[in-house]
Amino acid sequence: MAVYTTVSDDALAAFLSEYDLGVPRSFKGIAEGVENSNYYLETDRGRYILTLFERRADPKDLPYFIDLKRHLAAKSYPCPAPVAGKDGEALRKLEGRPAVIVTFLDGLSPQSPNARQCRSLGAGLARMHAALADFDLRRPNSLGPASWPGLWRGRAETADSLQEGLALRIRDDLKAIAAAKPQSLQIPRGTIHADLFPDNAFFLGDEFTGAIDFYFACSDVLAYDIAVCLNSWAFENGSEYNFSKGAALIAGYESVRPLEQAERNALPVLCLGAAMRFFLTRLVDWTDTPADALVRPKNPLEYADKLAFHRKAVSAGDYGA
Ligand SMILES: Nc1ncnc2c1ncn2[C@@H]1O[C@H](COP(=O)(O)OP(=O)(O)OP(=O)(O)O)[C@@H](O)[C@H]1O
Ligand SMILES: N[C@@H](CCO)C(=O)O
Repeated sequence: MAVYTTVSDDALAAFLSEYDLGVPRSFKGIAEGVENSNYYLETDRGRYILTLFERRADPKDLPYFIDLKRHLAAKSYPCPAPVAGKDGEALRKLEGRPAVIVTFLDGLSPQSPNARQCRSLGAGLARMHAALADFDLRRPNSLGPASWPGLWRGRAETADSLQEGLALRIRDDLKAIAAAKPQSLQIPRGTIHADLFPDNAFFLGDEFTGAIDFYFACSDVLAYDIAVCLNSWAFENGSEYNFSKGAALIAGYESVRPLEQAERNALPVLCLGAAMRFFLTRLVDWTDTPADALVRPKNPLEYADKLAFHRKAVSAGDYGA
């Protein structure tokens, strides 16, 4: 995560007095990520992450994210566990923002994942879907297709300034996705992570050891999570699809839950949609990020290039399924 909100010494001391976490030893802003403000907190009792929720997080969704992580943790799925204060509440306010403390997860995020890691990640994703199968809270995907025209409005000029002719291609993609009606697909649905990028997954060697950052989790088609992962794990140098990595990721997923034929058929449009979601949020961040925030905006063109790959894909075979 980035740091948009600075936490003063007094505010931190007052906040920590609500918990039973011992004496603070270290408190540092984390520059990685782009969505929320995140701090590393170490006390004499353990290591934690303190998150302050920023612009894209709707406060009314926060109990959903906390319950979801508790549900996963109760099933021994490796993910950060929310830490309750002395009053039993995990969610409170800091510097005027909703804030939570979660446990620190050990492991390394791969900079350039290999095919073995892709396979292990695919299996870890399917296990997550299985562990969430009886999670009964629902949250619509706030960054699904219905949100994209709003994100795109007024951005055509910025898109063209990044790459000549890009605005026209994006308009055509939005029309093609709308015509395919991905929201109405009759394929398995459930609770999905929706943002399981390499920087949100931890490994020990080639073995997936856990996932973080559930703040886009929602109710949607399960295969959309595979599409998000193919986009973020199986490309190299931005736009080159690595077939072996994609095939390994899908095979890993299917080692836990085999895909239905209808899910395979839907992969190209789901991959196009997932690339559109990340292109659009990155395009918005490219121009709207506050100049004084400790954050490195991510490059929207990486996803414009991935859109070009998905436009040409005709079947799941193009992804290695
Ligand atoms: N529970 C945790 N345990 C260990 N490290 C963590 C944890 N939560 C966050 N981090 C560290 O903070 C970084 C940023 O966190 P995170 O990915 O949640 O931020 P974000 O702003 O939501 O990012 P994104 O751009 O992926 O949406 C991670 O890459 C990781 O290094
Ligand atoms: N994982 C996203 C950020 C969260 O929306 C990206 O890389 O664009």
